Amino acid sequence: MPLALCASSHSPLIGLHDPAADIADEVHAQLAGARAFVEEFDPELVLVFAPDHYNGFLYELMPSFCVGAAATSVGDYGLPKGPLPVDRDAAYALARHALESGVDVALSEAMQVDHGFVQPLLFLFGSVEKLPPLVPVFINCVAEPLGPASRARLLGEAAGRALAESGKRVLIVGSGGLSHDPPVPRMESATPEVAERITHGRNPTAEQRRVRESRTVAAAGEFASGSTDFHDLNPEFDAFVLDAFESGDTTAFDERSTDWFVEEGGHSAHEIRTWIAAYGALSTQGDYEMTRRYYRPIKEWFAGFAVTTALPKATALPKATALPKATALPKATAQPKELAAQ
Ligand SMILES: O=C(O)CCC(=O)/C=C/C=C(\O)C(=O)O
Ligand SMILES: [Fe+2]
Repeated sequence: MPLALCASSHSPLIGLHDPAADIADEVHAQLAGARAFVEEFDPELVLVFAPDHYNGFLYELMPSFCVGAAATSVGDYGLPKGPLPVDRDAAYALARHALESGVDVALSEAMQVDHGFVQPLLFLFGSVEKLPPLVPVFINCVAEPLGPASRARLLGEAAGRALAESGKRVLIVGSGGLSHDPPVPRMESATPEVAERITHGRNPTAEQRRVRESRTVAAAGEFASGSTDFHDLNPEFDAFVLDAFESGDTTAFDERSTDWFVEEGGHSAHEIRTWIAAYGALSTQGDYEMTRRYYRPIKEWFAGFAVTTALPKATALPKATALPKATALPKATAQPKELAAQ
């Protein structure tokens, strides 16, 4: 079965709180390169592993993993709002296979997703209208307690095996990471108001969303100006993570505790679980080759920002080189606000 992978960081601050233009251009050129890779592969199905940030999954009922048989973007941080094109049969097949493999995924017929899913898809496909059929798979990366990271690998491997049966060209997307610690609330330290929001606060008003999002932008400003109230980015840790994926060692995190991720990379480093699942899925088809590896710590985006692509070794193309800046994509905030009817 033809498979290809793109794993990338996301940041809701892209386009809202940018670093110097040459740095932002460099990242957009890398994302444009990943998009060219995807265009050449021409996927018939896209498997997306992504987290949520208390928009679609709240403490009212928090699964470790959830497969979406239907999904809607909540439209946070200026991204498009509305239904996404989900391949329902493929989603059920994946859920069945995962459950039979002993991975207890939840299933949703009405999954709400946020920038964690939508932003990388827009970078890779340009607009919601151009998205191929998707299978969105949520991985809890923020709401403690979290299970061991090895479970994300097992989930990814089950998904990879399930999609092997589809016979389609499948793009695997991992969205998140690497070291970063933006102000995503934690139940342990939440005020009663925040605890209520992360338990029952689905579908905030436009004004509530604006207040939340402007707080994130303000916090990024403080972090970039040198505030030490946040866990710093950790390029050495991020290099270790990227080396593991590049070497094909998808089990590298099996013995690492959840505390290790936080100590090394901050709370949102748990988003690396989406990469573990994505590379785990790819690894089911044999050895792979990382064909693109880009990394830069960017405080304005609260992110150790990375973009990678990979192919099974049998189909690997020559390594990608950086594309000229002129090929950079429009920024995420330039996307239309409402989606066309699906
Ligand atoms: O409620 C909010 O908006 C909290 C802030 C938030 O969700 C930040 C998210 C940041 C990322 O997704 C990231 O850097 O990975
Ligand atoms: Fe995130």
